[in-house]
Amino acid sequence: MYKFNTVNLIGMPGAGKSTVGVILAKQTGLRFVDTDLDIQVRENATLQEIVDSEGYLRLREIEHDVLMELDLDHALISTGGSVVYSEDAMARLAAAGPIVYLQADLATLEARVAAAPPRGIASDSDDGFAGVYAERTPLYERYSDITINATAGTADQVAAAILAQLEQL
Ligand SMILES: Nc1ncnc2c1ncn2[C@@H]1O[C@H](COP(=O)(O)OP(=O)(O)O)[C@@H](O)[C@H]1O
Ligand SMILES: O=C(O)C1=C[C@@H](OP(=O)(O)O)[C@@H](O)[C@H](O)C1
Ligand SMILES: [Mg+2]
Repeated sequence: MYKFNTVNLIGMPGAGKSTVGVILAKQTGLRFVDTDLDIQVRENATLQEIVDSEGYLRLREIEHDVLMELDLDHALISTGGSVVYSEDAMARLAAAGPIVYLQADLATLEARVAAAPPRGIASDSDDGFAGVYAERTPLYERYSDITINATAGTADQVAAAILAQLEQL
């Protein structure tokens, strides 16, 4: 049995929350939950389709609702990057277990997101992805119990660094 019943990953799109989350779930025995996938199943639409048809603010509302109802027991939670806009959702996650911030530099995040299939970003910053990064960085910092460098290293190495830091808590 792993020392935490719930572990939460937060950070910008492209930080590796989903990729690293699966690795961590395998290594801890926790149940893997990707809230983006729960949103898609619940809405019977992809995130991109939700943003295109209903707008990014609606996606944030749906994300909030999913987070407030989510079974957090025995779970490794990979959140979507916009979860930090919901104070209630963050309070609920924080009460369940440590919040791990996967921090990466802007250039790395942009390159990863550009290389992956399109995902709707739940923001409308005039300054594009850099504006979203600037707007959210203080939120990720505010809510995190530990911060992990997710720029350098493979996903396996990032997962190992997270486990090592969690042992220190
Ligand atoms: N440590 C890493 N090194 C290199 N590429 C990575 C790393 N972590 C994730 N990626 C890649 O970056 C992209 C975004 O990863 P993903 O796990 O979807 O991030 P998030 O869920 O935080 O948006 C994917 O193509 C993934 O393979
Ligand atoms: O940060 C965002 O605004 C979003 C990030 C996505 O998840 P990832 O952070 O897993 O890419 C997904 O929730 C949605 O497309 C909105
Ligand atoms: Mg993800």
